[in-house]
Amino acid sequence: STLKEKLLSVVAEPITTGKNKITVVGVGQVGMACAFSILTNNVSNEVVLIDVMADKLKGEMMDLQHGSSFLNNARINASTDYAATANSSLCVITAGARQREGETRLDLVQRNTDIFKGIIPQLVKFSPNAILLVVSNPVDILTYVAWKLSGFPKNRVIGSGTNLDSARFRFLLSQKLNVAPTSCHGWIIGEHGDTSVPVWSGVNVAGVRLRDLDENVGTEKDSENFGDIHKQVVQSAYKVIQLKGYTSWAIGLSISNLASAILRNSGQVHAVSTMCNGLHGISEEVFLSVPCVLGESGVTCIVQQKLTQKEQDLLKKSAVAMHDVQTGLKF
Ligand SMILES: NC(=O)c1ccc[n+]([C@@H]2O[C@H](COP(=O)([O-])OP(=O)(O)OC[C@H]3O[C@@H](n4cnc5c(N)ncnc54)[C@H](O)[C@@H]3O)[C@@H](O)[C@H]2O)c1
Ligand SMILES: O=C1N[C@](c2ccsc2)(c2cccc(Nc3ccc(F)cc3)n2)CC(O)=C1Sc1ccccc1Cl
Repeated sequence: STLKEKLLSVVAEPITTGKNKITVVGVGQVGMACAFSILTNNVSNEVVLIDVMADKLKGEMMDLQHGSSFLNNARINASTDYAATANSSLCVITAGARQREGETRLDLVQRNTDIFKGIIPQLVKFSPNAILLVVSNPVDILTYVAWKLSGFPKNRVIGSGTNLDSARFRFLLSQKLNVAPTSCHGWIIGEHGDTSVPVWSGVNVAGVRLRDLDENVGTEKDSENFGDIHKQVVQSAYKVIQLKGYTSWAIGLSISNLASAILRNSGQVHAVSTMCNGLHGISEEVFLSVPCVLGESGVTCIVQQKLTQKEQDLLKKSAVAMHDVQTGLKF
């Protein structure tokens, strides 16, 4: 008999029906920040990494595995074969091509759509009941692409959307007010990135709305220029790229927070990208961020915010622009 048989008497065969298995597709800067945050926040004890770059994939897997004893003995695996993703509860998609010099957004979207054609059907094949969480950009359009390619109901296909935008907004507001970011409440909705929409009417600390203290907050007439905070959300994204070439930690931590809300069936509300046709005057089949109640079935409810006409117009403008891109895509 082997040493192991001498050491261990078998009582029952181990079964892997873990309900918190997470697959991360794409082991680039964002994917690895997601995996690391998920593991260090104890969101999952079973993480599978997928990529097309076999050496990078194996290296990242080994490097994480070597830290297992500091990660609550989590099981970390990796493969270029999607069979390894079987029975995942959540699949985080960070795979994608980077925008090339002079490349138009539509070219990039088509390239990433082609990449998704090789990913989404494979994830669906091995985890037909999973939740898909899309991070790859342009995230709202690619969440729509993932929804179309997967055939999943809309509650199980979620985009990280303006979750990172909102987190940056709360951090910047906390700096201005000298109040902890978790106590600064503010929701950025709509299209992720340059054209996101800050809902100033809802910005509050302990339920005290800034607009109730000064009706000009967030407008051009505001002498204290709180509106600059949203501008800085966009500017800081470009600044981080200029300084370090990519973003990773904040998006990784925000994805880990979303994964925790979903897998713990928490009912937490997050600004994430969901199917918005029929909401706020939107009649296109587009994914935009609104406050969503998250649980193990994905998006369970959408909070019906009261939006100004200007805020609704901005959402509609994004919806039309994204719909135009979506109709030009070859699936
Ligand atoms: N939604 C957000 O808030 C947000 C924030 C930051 C970055 N992003 C986006 O996240 C994406 C990833 O960013 P990054 O910095 O990690 O890029 P990266 O280039 O470092 O990593 C991308 C990874 O995808 C892999 N990949 C490419 N094709 C693949 C395929 N067919 N199957 C599996 N893996 C594949 C590549 O091998 C690479 O490892 C980008 O689209 C970026 O714009 C989104
Ligand atoms: O923090 C980022 N970094 C990225 C990035 C990461 C690696 S290379 C570029 C970024 C930064 C700045 C612009 C930008 N634009 C973009 C638009 C469409 C795409 F398909 C891809 C990228 N993207 C990707 C991204 O989405 C973010 S959040 C972000 C971006 C712009 C405005 C506000 C926010 Cl909160």
